Amino acid sequence: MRLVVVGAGGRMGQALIRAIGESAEAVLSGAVERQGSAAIGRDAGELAGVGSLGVIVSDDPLLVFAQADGVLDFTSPAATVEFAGYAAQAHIAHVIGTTGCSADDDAKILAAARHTAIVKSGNMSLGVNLLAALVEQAARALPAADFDIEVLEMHHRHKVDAPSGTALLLGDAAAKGRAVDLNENSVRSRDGHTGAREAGTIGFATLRGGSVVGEHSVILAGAGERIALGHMAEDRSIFARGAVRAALWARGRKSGLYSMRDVLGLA
Ligand SMILES: NC(=O)C1=CN([C@@H]2O[C@H](COP(=O)(O)OP(=O)(O)OC[C@H]3O[C@@H](n4cnc5c(N)ncnc54)[C@H](OP(=O)(O)O)[C@@H]3O)[C@@H](O)[C@H]2O)C=CC1
Ligand SMILES: O=C(O)C1=N[C@H](C(=O)O)C[C@H](O)C1
Repeated sequence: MRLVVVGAGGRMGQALIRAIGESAEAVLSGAVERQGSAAIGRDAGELAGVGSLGVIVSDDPLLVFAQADGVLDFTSPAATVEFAGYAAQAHIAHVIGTTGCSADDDAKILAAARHTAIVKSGNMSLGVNLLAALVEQAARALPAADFDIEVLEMHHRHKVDAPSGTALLLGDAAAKGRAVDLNENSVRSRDGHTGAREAGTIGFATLRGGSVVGEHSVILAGAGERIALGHMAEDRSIFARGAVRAALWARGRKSGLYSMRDVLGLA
């Protein structure tokens, strides 16, 4: 499968180029960065530290998408919405790892999914998606009146969105287990005289610092006991390998918006 990496010069872009190189079923056919980026014109393999691959980083996504079967996209919400339009036009699979998308961005991505297969997830690792299934099960089993759910996350100092996409994915899994809507039941931050905790809410706490790749815990706190479920990402290759797997799964699949749990059979 011929894959394009957009945001090729980024932390995940470089990890994706390496992961494609390690796959027996995928080949890097193109790499894209934004206009004016210092990466334009460089060899994508050199950029990712794996030696020359003969793929030159371009600022023309339409041209590059026309010669590919799929695109791996870990960029920014605005860029992802633009790439979703181009991937739909080219009828190629679009794997989206970008987090921090607004409801309006998500509506545009859903519209693009009428024309091609899109896999979008706040976390592409096997471990986190298994964790989400476990969180859903725990939230279903434990009464909301007795157990308070809190989602904690820590990431590196460069991360620009909060809570993380993974924290929201885990919150969503907890809400699904409780058969409630996350948006109507979440507390995204606390400060000052907040009053006592409201039963049934799902709380979020965000830490940022250093080089932490990604750490998440979901705590279900009852009277006299606590259950803690968690995941620690030690290397970005876990997300990159998941993204390549998602692209291979999406190839030739009917148009629609899919999740990583669909890809892994954990839905
Ligand atoms: N779902 C998952 O499993 C994971 C998701 N992520 C998410 O992926 C995203 C990227 O993370 P990370 O790699 O750390 O961030 P980086 O900032 O390192 O990389 C993003 C890259 O995208 C580039 N970019 C932005 N806009 C465009 C554009 N219009 N055209 C081409 N390239 C563009 C940036 O260029 P420039 O620097 O010039 O702006 C940059 O090189 C984040 O939303 C993050 O949360 C991260 C890890 C795992
Ligand atoms: O920005 C990151 O780095 C990560 N982003 C994703 C998120 O927002 O959850 C996934 C991973 O935790 C790393």
